[in-house]
Amino acid sequence: MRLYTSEAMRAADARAVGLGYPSLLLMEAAGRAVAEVVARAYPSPKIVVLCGKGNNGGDGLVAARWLRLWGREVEVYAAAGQEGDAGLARSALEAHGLKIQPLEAWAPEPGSLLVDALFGTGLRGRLEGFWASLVAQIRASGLPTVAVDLPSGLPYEPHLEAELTVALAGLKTEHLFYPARSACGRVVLVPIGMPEPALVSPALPELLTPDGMRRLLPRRPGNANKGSVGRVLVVGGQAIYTGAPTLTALAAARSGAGLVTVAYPAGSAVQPPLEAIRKPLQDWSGEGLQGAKAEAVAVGMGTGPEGVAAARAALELGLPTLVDADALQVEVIDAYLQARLPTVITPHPGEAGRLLGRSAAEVAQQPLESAALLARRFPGAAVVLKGGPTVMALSPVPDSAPVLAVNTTGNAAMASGGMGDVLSGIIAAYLAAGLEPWDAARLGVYLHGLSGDLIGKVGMLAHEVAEGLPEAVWRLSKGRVRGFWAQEPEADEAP
Ligand SMILES: NC(=O)C1=CN([C@@H]2O[C@H](COP(=O)(O)OP(=O)(O)OC[C@H]3O[C@@H](n4cnc5c(N)ncnc54)[C@H](OP(=O)(O)O)[C@@H]3O)[C@@H](O)[C@H]2O)[C@@H](O)CC1
Ligand SMILES: Nc1ncnc2c1ncn2[C@@H]1O[C@H](COP(=O)(O)OP(=O)(O)O)[C@@H](O)[C@H]1O
Ligand SMILES: [K+]
Repeated sequence: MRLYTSEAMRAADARAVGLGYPSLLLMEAAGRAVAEVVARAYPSPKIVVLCGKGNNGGDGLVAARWLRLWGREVEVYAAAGQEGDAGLARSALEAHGLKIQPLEAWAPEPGSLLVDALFGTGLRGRLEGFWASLVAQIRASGLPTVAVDLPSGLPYEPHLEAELTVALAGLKTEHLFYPARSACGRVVLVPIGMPEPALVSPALPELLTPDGMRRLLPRRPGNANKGSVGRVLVVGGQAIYTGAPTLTALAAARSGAGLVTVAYPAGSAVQPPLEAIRKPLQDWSGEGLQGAKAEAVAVGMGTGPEGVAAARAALELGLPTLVDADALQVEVIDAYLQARLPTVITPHPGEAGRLLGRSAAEVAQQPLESAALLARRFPGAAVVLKGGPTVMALSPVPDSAPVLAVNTTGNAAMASGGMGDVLSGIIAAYLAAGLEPWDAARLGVYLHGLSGDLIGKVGMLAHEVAEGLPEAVWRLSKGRVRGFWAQEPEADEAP
């Protein structure tokens, strides 16, 4: 599944038409799907559909027709001047005897449900004048609003705030990234019959889906032993950051690593999990790490200023490595790539900013662009730019266009210390199990967020997310995970 910008979705629309798929069929499917979602989610109130002049308005006119046919009380207010498909949708509705009133005549009616079909992907620039005051009036009414495709006005200010957004054909950046995502409320994605070749474009970011991630889960044969399923070496810790490597080790073990070893400065108070092998080191020279039983390394958690020394020591092992936190320095990553080691880097916006010479705020505002920049700067490394949502990027060879992926799990309750250390352990475990860096990174990020979603409460702790990993993996493997865009199943399926 791909993530679209408005332009990319318009291009998909054009490709569908180019393939011979009539655009009116798309509008009919879109409008009917909106009507079905509305009818299910709001079984009783009067429905007021507000329609713009373009195809978003056309979808609203189709939805109004079906809701009316299903016996719902419907009022429609529309801008004048629909043409093309939207014009046909208007006359089809009028043929059923429904009188369409001018938008200017709309006034809030308590108890009604609003369907926002004013603007979708065709909006160019911010709303002003009449449209801005209409948006203000709708928002002030406090009436529950269902947005068709996008809350009108996004991605600019002002815009409507929806309780529910019915995304058509594909998810758009506004449905995933903040602050726009907050205006969408619950998002339900509906297919509208768009031909697959029109939808797929390799340049668009991949969205991590339950089906796609399930296929990446390593299979564990019945005769597995602790030496055959991937062993992880965690290299980190320092006087005051004693918890970080412990959380990484715990998460690696909870992700199925057969054996976890924690190497940390002797004399520091690092307390590896009971099940881990301890490797207290006198210094970061590298000799102490030799002989560690591992197929992958996670380095940098809680090392403080010793991050570079720790990473250089770990480099000597020649193993697939996850580089995190204090080890995330340009010279370290370059050294790993020069050594041609499979490498995953997991910066948060602050660390990414340091690597790119930008501020953390700039990185956080442009996560897709920033992840792509990191991938170009460090070709061959799988880049995990952490955030809500996390974005991943990889330029397989120098100067190649990065492939991008966006996570669809995780929540704001995960904004708490140590969560990143847990992620490192998960990804390292999948590296050790033999996954390529790009697969280990995507699967690890997805499961980390899924475990956080299964807890789902503010106040959750990083170690609880690690403890929840076996359940997350089990649910994923059994097909018991649904994307956030899936409609809730209901006993009464009929509209
Ligand atoms: N993608 C798909 O596969 C399918 C997409 N479908 C649907 O089509 C939607 C996209 O439809 P769209 O392209 O007609 O654009 P839309 O959002 O209705 O807005 C256009 C109108 O806005 C106006 N306008 C623009 N900017 C403005 C401003 N700043 N301030 C004021 N006005 C402004 C512009 O005016 P104009 O510039 O033309 O004078 C025009 O009247 C999409 O979201 C989905 O719902 C489905 O039907 C089927 C398949
Ligand atoms: N609002 C959020 N939505 C989704 N995930 C989040 C959110 N806030 C934090 N996370 C996740 O929690 C982790 C935090 O990592 P990081 O900042 O490195 O934490 P720490 O340094 O404390 O270990 C990342 O994986 C990030 O994606
Ligand atoms: K809309």
